[in-house]
Amino acid sequence: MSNFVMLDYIHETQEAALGILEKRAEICGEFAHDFAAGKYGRVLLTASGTSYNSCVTAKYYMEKMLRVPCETITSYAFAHYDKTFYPDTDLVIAVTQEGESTNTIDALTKANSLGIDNFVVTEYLNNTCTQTAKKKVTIDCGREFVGPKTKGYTCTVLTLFLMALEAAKARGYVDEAAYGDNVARLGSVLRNIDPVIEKTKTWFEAVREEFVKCEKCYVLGYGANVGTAMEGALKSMETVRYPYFWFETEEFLHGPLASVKPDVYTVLIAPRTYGYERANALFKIMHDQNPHVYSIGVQDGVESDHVLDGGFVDDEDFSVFEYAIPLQLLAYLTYTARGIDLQVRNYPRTREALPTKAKPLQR
Ligand SMILES: O=P(O)(O)OC[C@H]1O[C@](O)(CO)[C@@H](O)[C@@H]1O
Repeated sequence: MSNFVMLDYIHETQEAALGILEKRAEICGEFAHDFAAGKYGRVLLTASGTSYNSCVTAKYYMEKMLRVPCETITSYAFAHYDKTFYPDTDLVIAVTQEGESTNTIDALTKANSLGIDNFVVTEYLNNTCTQTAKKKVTIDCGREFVGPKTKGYTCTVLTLFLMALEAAKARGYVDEAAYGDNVARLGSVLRNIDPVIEKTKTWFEAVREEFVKCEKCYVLGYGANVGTAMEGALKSMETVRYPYFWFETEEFLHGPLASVKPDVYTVLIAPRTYGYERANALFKIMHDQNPHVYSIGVQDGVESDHVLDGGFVDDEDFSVFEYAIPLQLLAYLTYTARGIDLQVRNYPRTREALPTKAKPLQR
């Protein structure tokens, strides 16, 4: 397993995610019980890197289920920025796959010092964050021994969604029927991950030659898929090692659009849900004028190799679980096509000059 590459973990995602869905009551029980006690008026989601992007993706569904504001804040800002806290009614959820990110440890330490209730959402290991946090929820997907996390991202987002769903059930915000409907819809979307993987691989063959030349890219999405765009851009920055950046699609129209020179690639995340009509209009108008515009998701009225029809379920709440997959694969397939060796680090001395982990990766 330690020889696994990013692609192997992408392939493990569906099974791991369905396992988490199955065990949701056990995994999220303590959190649901505590939340149902009714004390919390705000949730603060704090994390770094991919774990932070998971929080951005999960926050809207969490707000819908928990009926309180769920704010995202990077671990460093939480630990050091002078924000207003409400220790009696705030709940901190720190998210960290490996549990050794120094800023997340600092954030939990600060939550403790302020007397704010906190949970850490992390993998199995007894890591520094589990030792610091008051309580823990496990990301029950096994380990991931590569830098660019994929399975862990999807399973972290899923764990956050299920914490919220289980808490909503315990609090009486969703009845049995609504709960069952959410679980069934989630199951349909998660069972579509493997088919999406295969469709994306086939699609990539058509765009491979173009993508290996990509050196600047914007990834755009709406709503919860802004988190997907952030994570998709991060995956390619970590692996392809060129600037990939993300925008909410509407914010992209407020200035960044002007910077789309002929060599800039644009990837739209376009589920047939929230924002679809605007994404469709934007794709059509840009595709006519720029050679490097792509869509993850069908585009009405357009027949083009640049459109990935992934056979998506397009569930209004759960599309984030399908649309992250093509972006993860795009990163993997592009960096391997370019022959990039991830073992050769850029700026290796920064690790020592600015440590970000309390302990090296435990195996
Ligand atoms: O989720 P964790 O373990 O806190 O890690 C945060 C980030 O740090 C890294 O391990 C490296 O910077 C990323 O892969 C990860 O997204």
